[in-house]
Amino acid sequence: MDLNQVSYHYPQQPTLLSNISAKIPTGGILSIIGPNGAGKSTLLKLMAGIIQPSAGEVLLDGRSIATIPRKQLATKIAVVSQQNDIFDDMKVIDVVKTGRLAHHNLLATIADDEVANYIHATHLDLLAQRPLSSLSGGQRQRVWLASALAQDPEYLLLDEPTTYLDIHYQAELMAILKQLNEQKHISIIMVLHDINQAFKISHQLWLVKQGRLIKTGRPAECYDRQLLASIFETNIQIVDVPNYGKYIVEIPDDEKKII
Ligand SMILES: Nc1ncnc2c1ncn2[C@@H]1O[C@H](COP(=O)(O)OP(=O)(O)OP(=O)(O)O)[C@@H](O)[C@H]1O
Repeated sequence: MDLNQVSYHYPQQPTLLSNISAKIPTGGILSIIGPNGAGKSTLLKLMAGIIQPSAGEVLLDGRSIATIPRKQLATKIAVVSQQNDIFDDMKVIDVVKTGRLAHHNLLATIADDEVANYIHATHLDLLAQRPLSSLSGGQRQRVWLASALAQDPEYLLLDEPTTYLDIHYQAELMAILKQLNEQKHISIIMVLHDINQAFKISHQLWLVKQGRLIKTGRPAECYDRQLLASIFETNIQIVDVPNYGKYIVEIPDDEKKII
C-alpha cells in the first residue's frame, strides 16, 4: 500500500493532513503514534478507504483504492471496529461469520467450520455460542478481531485496539496480533497510544504530529529522546531495563522536582 501525496480536510475544516507520501511495507506491523488530535485515526480511515483524500491517492497494488468496489476491498483490507451494538443479540460465532460476507452473499450459507480457525486463533472457542452482549469488553474485542480476520484480508487495520483492555488482555491481544503477522503474514497497521507497546511489537513506526508525518523508521531508529519529547511535548526519558530492553518513560517536570 502506498500513500501518494495524500492531503485531507474534513468538510468545512482547515487542512488536517498535508501531503503525506509513504510506503507501507507488506507483511509487517506498522504502528502510528503521536499526540491526541494529530490525525492518526483519520490517516487509518484513509488507508481503509472509509474516507477519500482531498488530494492525492491511496494505492493498493498500484491501484487507487477509491476505484476498488467495496466488497472487493473487504477481501483486501479489514478494519477492527469496536462500536457495533447492533450485533449484541447475535451469537459470537454469527458475528464472526459477518466477516465472511466479504466472500459470500448470505450469512445463512456460511458453515460453522468456515470460521472455526478464526475463532480458535482469537481464543474464542469456549465463547462461540454465547450472545455477544454477555461478553466482557476484552472478549468482545477479540470477537471484532475474529470477524475482521474472517474477511481473510491482506491488511488488518486497528484503531487503538487496547484502549479498553486491562494489561492482561492488552498483552494477550498483542501476542495474537504478533502470531497472526508471523504465521499468516497479515500486514498489520494500527494506531497505538501505548508507545512502549508500539516500539516492542512493530517493524515500522510512523510518528505523526499536527497532520504531518514527522518520522518513519524501525523502532531502533526512533528511540530518540528529543524527537519523542518534541512530538509529545513532555519530558521523556529512555531507560534500559536489564533483560527487557529500552522503555520510554514520561516524567512530567513537576515530578522531576520531587525526585
Ligand atoms: N468527522 C470529523 N469532522 C470534523 N473534524 C474531525 C472529524 N473527525 C476528527 N476530526 C478532527 O480532526 C483532528 C484529528 O482527529 P483524529 O481522530 O484523526 O486524531 P487522532 O490523532 O487519532 O487523535 P486521538 O489520539 O485523540 O484519537 C481532530 O482535531 C479532530 O477534532
